[in-house]
Amino acid sequence: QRELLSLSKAYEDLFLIGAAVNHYTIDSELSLLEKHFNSLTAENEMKFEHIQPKENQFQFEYVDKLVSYSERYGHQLRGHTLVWHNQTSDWIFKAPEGKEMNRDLLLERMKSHIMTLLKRYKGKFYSWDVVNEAISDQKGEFLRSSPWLDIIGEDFIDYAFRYAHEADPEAALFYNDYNECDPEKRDKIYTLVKDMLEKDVPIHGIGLQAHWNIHDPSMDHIRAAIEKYASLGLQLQITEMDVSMFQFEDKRMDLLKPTNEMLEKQAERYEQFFKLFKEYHQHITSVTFWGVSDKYTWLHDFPVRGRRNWPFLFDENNQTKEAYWRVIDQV
Ligand SMILES: Oc1ccccc1CN[C@@H]1C=C[C@@H](O)[C@H](O)[C@H]1O
Repeated sequence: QRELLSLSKAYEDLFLIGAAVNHYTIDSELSLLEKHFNSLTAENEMKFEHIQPKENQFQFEYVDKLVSYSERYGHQLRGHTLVWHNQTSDWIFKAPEGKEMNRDLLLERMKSHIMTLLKRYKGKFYSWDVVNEAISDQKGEFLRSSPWLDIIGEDFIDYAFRYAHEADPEAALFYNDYNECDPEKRDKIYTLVKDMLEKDVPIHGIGLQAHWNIHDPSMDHIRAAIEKYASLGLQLQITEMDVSMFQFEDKRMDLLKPTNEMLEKQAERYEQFFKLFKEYHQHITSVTFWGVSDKYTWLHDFPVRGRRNWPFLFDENNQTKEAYWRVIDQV
């Protein structure tokens, strides 16, 4: 039985190793979190609907808990996420009684949310996913339609970054998205960020969610995306990594545990991913998993509700999987 090495220690000269947590898993997974990770992200509890469920009613309890744990156990913190079309309170897009919703009112509400959250935790979050998933997956469509876009206009993105920078000038501000290695979407993300840089919008990095699987995306597409984003001279962070045992279109529900060939394939893919991250470590400043162990992952309900998945380096009993050893052996 080989000695269990710390992931974050093994990679400490390359980039931070992060995990997504919630107020429960930060306790239940504490031993793994303390040993293997030096960055934390709130999986859901810092999204708009959790922070400001009603206008001017803020909920900070779980953020305060995350901050106190991070200070006690030595984790840096990523903030996720300020402006997104999902998990956002409905009230923000509704006009007050008898009035029309308009651009200025929504900008004011966006500013209040960002200022309140970032000023309260000023200096405690090394990076923020300021805008999440604004680029469209549809051929020929640049920005995805959302109330943010429809009510404010295309510059809602610029405003979000400017408000965040004003609130916490120290934080590295990220644009975050998924399917980020698909050539068409990659080129749109690149164009969006390049245009922002040309307008002197304070953006410091691109977040690659990296919701990948054991079949795709190809290493060529991943390398090409890292190269293209890195050419903008910004930080890159892998922000939500998990490696699903199923391709997105595969809705099979018959498996109660992964097959041996799935586990071997997953180990191979993780080895290739971390070999590539290491090659580009001058550009990559953190790699965060969207969870800790196979016990809990959003993939148990997405895209197929109630279908188990096994995407991480640690299994449902917090034991190391072959993938863990192949990642550790990269350094
Ligand atoms: O992979 C996807 C496919 C379709 C929509 C969204 C996504 C990813 N969307 C992510 C996943 C889980 C959430 O907890 C994160 O906040 C979100 O950024």
